[in-house]
Amino acid sequence: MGRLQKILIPFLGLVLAFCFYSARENFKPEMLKGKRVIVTGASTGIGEQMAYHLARMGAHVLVTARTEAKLQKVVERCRELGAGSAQLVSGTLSHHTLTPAPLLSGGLDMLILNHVGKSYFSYFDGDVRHIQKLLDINFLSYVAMTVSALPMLKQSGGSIVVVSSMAGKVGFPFTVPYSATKFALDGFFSSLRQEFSIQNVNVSITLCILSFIDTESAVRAAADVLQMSPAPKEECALEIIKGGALRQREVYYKYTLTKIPLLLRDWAAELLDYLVRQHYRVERPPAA
Ligand SMILES: NC(=O)C1=CN([C@@H]2O[C@H](COP(=O)(O)OP(=O)(O)OC[C@H]3O[C@@H](n4cnc5c(N)ncnc54)[C@H](OP(=O)(O)O)[C@@H]3O)[C@@H](O)[C@H]2O)C=CC1
Ligand SMILES: CC(C)CCC[C@@H](C)[C@H]1CC[C@H]2[C@@H]3C(=O)C=C4C[C@@H](O)CC[C@]4(C)[C@H]3CC[C@]12C
Repeated sequence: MGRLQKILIPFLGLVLAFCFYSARENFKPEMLKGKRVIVTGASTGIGEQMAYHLARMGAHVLVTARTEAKLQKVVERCRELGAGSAQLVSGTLSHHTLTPAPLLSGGLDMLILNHVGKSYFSYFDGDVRHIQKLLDINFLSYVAMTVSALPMLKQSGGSIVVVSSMAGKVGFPFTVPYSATKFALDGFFSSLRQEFSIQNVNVSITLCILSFIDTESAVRAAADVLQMSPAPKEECALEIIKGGALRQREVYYKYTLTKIPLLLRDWAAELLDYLVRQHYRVERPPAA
């Protein structure tokens, strides 16, 4: 091969890659206007902020969580912010859960699966029942809701947005039960996305890989131990909605604390493990 060709072929590749990425659609808030969206775990935290963004964009929102009083307030605020409509369904989510989409005038455009059950941020305590319970809330209910919403999402050419974590891609200390449930989501939804592609099912699946976010529950559990500042939940919520609307495969937030470390995961796993441990403030036993 001539020297010119050796330079030309990679150069053409770069130009094509640039064209492909820059031709991607940009996000516009109008994309959500009039869309029927369910947000689970929306009584507080990132879910609550997603409901407010969607309301400002003029979507029809249906929020779920266990605490009805908090959901009432979220619904009121959504109406003030300009939601097409705002409704709530309260109750605990498990493998029995059906998606309450018929409430949204018979259809559904986006299902945002975001809720998480309470866990602990500490060394694994050997409690197998807790893992079983957490899998039911954080994983099996996501599967059950997806299965029951699928006919409606196929009809609308809609989207499934799955809120996961860096702890669903990499093993971190103190998140053993939680991490197991988040890894399970990646396995299930990434396989399903492949099948949708083969079967020409026009339903997008967006998996969101989040770093430490400043929600009340996360800060309360981990701020004393983690040597890093949490990112703002409002911005995080908006990035998730944008990724879902643009039908992206994965969302990384914050980008520098997720995408970049993930580059190390397959090539220098031990280095990544070491760097992660440096962000933890833990009592170490004295050397023997
Ligand atoms: N905050 C962080 O640092 C990070 C968060 N994430 C992910 O982001 C998502 C949101 O996290 P965050 O906002 O911090 O969570 P929060 O703890 O603030 O909120 C959790 C929500 O889930 C609801 N919920 C809890 N248990 C149940 C249940 N059994 N059935 C139904 N709903 C339930 C809660 O309401 P109620 O108690 O009323 O039921 C609440 O609305 C999660 O998927 C989490 O894994 C990922 C990485 C980092
Ligand atoms: C490359 C690294 C520097 C990045 C490290 C990021 C680590 C430390 C981040 C990434 C995901 C984060 C956890 C998470 O997903 C959700 C929760 C639930 C909450 O109730 C308690 C806190 C907890 C466990 C977060 C703790 C901090 C984690 C492990």
